[in-house]
Amino acid sequence: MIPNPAPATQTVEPILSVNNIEVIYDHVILVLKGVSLTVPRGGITAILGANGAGKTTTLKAISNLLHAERGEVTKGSIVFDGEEVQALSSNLLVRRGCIQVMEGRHCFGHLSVEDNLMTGAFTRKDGAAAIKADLDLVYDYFPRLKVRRTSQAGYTSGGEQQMTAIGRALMSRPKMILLDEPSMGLAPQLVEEIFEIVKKLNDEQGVSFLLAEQNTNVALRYAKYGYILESGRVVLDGEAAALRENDDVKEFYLGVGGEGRKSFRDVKHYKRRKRWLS
Ligand SMILES: Nc1ncnc2c1ncn2[C@@H]1O[C@H](COP(=O)(O)OP(=O)(O)OP(=O)(O)O)[C@@H](O)[C@H]1O
Repeated sequence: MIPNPAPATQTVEPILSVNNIEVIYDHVILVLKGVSLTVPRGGITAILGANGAGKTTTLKAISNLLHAERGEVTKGSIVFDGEEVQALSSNLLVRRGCIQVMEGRHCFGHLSVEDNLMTGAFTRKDGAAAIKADLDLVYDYFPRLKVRRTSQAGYTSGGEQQMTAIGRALMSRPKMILLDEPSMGLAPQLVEEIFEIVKKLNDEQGVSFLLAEQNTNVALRYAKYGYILESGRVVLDGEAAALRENDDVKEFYLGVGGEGRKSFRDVKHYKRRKRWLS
């Protein structure tokens, strides 16, 4: 089974700390300008921010997936489970227990749902019985996937593909999942369904999550702590409950408050005139 450490509320020992990292693409484009964050063991932490703020870049820096895009971490350090991991390949990082679910799911469309899930176990050496037990566990959490297990993944719905991508990550027995925009393109009810499963996995299996989301509302209801990124910098961080009540967060990211500027469109309009936290 997937490791099951103590619940989040009982420990705050970080499973992940990102310390003042800088990321540069193509040797010249400075995208992350000193980002620091921590994820407590057994916690759910959110990275929030608008399009292009640097959320995906942060996740890819952690999971060492930047090289494929001519990006590199040029400063700072990343410590996962007590070990500096910048020099580890993403493959080795998966073996250490940290895996990323990429934005857009990236299922193998021509493979069945079950074969997709099985590809998540490719780093494992603990035998077929243990892998089968975890496959059953994934089906317990995602009953829809059991029903659809022989379907070609490319013909399943967006929500089912997101579930397949998370299930595939679970098959590597992770201690931590980096989840990039799980809500993207999904109907609100499905978004809730997926976040409920994330919460259950966190509560029952002790999997820690770092999730990048533009959907601030849903992310701050499920995460315990949040970091708000703008232009490659953390501009605000705090307990999720406090962020939900923060006037600037309400105004810019939740689309409420601020002298009658109620719609997201109005907030965006207003944002052009007022510099965020200047
Ligand atoms: N391979 C790349 N080469 C050059 N610039 C890049 C590359 N990938 C991302 N960027 C730039 O880095 C910045 C941060 O992008 P990133 O994808 O991390 O943001 P994001 O917050 O995840 O946004 P989104 O929600 O749209 O995915 C953007 O300005 C983007 O144009």
